[in-house]
Amino acid sequence: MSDLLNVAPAELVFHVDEPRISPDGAVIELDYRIAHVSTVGPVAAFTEVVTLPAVESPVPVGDGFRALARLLALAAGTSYYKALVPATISVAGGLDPAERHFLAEVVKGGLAEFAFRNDLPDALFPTITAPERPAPAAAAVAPTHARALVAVGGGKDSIVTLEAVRRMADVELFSVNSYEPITRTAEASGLPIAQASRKLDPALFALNEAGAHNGHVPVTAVNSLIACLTALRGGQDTVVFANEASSSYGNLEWHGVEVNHQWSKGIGFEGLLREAVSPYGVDYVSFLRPLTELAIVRRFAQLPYLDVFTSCNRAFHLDASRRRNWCGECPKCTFVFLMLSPFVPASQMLAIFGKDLFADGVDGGPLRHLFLDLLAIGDGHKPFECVGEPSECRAAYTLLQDHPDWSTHPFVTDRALREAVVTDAEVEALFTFSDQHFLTGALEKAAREVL
Ligand SMILES: CC(=O)N[C@H]1[C@@H](OP(=O)(O)OP(=O)(O)OC[C@H]2O[C@@H](n3ccc(=O)[nH]c3=O)[C@H](O)[C@@H]2O)O[C@H](CO)[C@@H](O)[C@@H]1O[C@H](C)C(=O)N[C@@H](C)C(=O)N[C@@H](CCC(=O)O)C(=O)O
Ligand SMILES: Nc1ncnc2c1ncn2[C@@H]1O[C@H](COP(=O)(O)OP(=O)(O)OP(=O)(O)O)[C@@H](O)[C@H]1O
Repeated sequence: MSDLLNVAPAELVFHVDEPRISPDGAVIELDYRIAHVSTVGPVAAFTEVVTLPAVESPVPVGDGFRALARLLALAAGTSYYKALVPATISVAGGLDPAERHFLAEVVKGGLAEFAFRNDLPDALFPTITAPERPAPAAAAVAPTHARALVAVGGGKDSIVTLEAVRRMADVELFSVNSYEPITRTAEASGLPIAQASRKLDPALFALNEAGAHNGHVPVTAVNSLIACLTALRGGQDTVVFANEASSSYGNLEWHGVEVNHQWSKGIGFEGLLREAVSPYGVDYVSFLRPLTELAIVRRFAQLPYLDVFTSCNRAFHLDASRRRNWCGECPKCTFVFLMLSPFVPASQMLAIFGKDLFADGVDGGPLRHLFLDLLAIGDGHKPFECVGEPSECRAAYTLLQDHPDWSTHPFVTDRALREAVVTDAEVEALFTFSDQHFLTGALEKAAREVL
């Protein structure tokens, strides 16, 4: 295995094979091979297995389902491609123009953080070889939005979304794999949940152990496509995600590429996927797109899920023994503590997090550097996590200045952080509805009501 790691990327080809779909569409096997350019046999082979939730009367597998499975194969392939970053990606089954564009963008945008951290700029621009496939015809039927599949991640964003969308549509929740915060959310909502499963090939973990390249992948792209396949099979025409405005903004620029940890949550990816799946009658949309994190958390604080949710990503490791509810030390915990504090009583904040994270944010405290990066003080950059913009963090910090529970806290009165305090008008500007979104009709009306 470790010999493989010494082969130059230019001598390797990453093959994406045609997905194998069970006759009823319930199981999709995604096959990948890495081969030497000059030999026929693979030097490594992987199969990822996706099992869709059971449905009483599944829609028979057709061209649309097969096309979405091909898109899924392209997005999920990033997990295996990243291990050895072959210079060529080959899709023998062919690509239509939209699929070719999708693949190039998913590699460039979805692996930008990985490439930056591993200093592998060439990994973002592989040569793509694939015969041309004809483009599909556009869908004849407009989506009704009457039956929506709403993705749940166990955090605040999907909770705000499911509570709003259930008022205007027949909602079924959806998750990829099962995690405690997701199950708790579904139980608290009383809504049914459809759970798919995704099993990565263990050969990838062996490669990781041997020292292969590793890093972030566009996991929301993968989850979104599994949701679209689930909707198509279940006869739902609307897939709702909960990606907010700030996820479209990157962490930094590098080699002419914007590096964004949340790339597949951004509006660019949303547009790309909408275009790719709409010909098959699926409307994929992000409900929180026009809203800031600040507006979302203000709404979230009014909902009865404070003892249910978890936003800390350490609750979502594949290996269950590594999971923790709120770790209290990562950028996401730091960010959520800052954003929620203006809207939730201090005693409840301490009960949720098990400690006062602002106490760790004072000068010399273990979270000081994270707070500084979030507030854009100093020369750091936005952390590589699902966190909001400095303007949102500064507005939350400003709201604490007059907050009865926090105004005398040393973190809030810290003179070195004064530059983070903004004007009332700047805070107010974050409670407006942006025009950057793909929502229409009743979905747009429901999103406006979140404010
Ligand atoms: C839970 C977590 O944060 N994982 C990130 C972490 O991975 P780690 O190795 O610590 O643990 P596992 O997630 O269990 O993964 C084990 C290895 O498996 C490979 N892998 C996993 C999932 C996958 O889809 N593809 C894979 O190849 C990989 O080799 C893992 O090492 O660090 C990784 C970076 O080194 C991250 O890529 C892991 O992130 C997961 C893919 C993940 O699910 N993360 C979400 C919680 C997450 O970050 N969501 C974003 C959404 C952004 C987006 O563009 O989609 C967010 O909240 O901002
Ligand atoms: N395992 C999963 N299965 C399906 N969808 C998921 C899963 N994890 C996250 N998502 C979805 O991906 C999107 C981005 O996830 P994200 O973690 O930002 O949202 P969240 O968990 O609702 O909120 P928070 O920001 O508090 O973590 C959301 O729409 C969420 O529902």
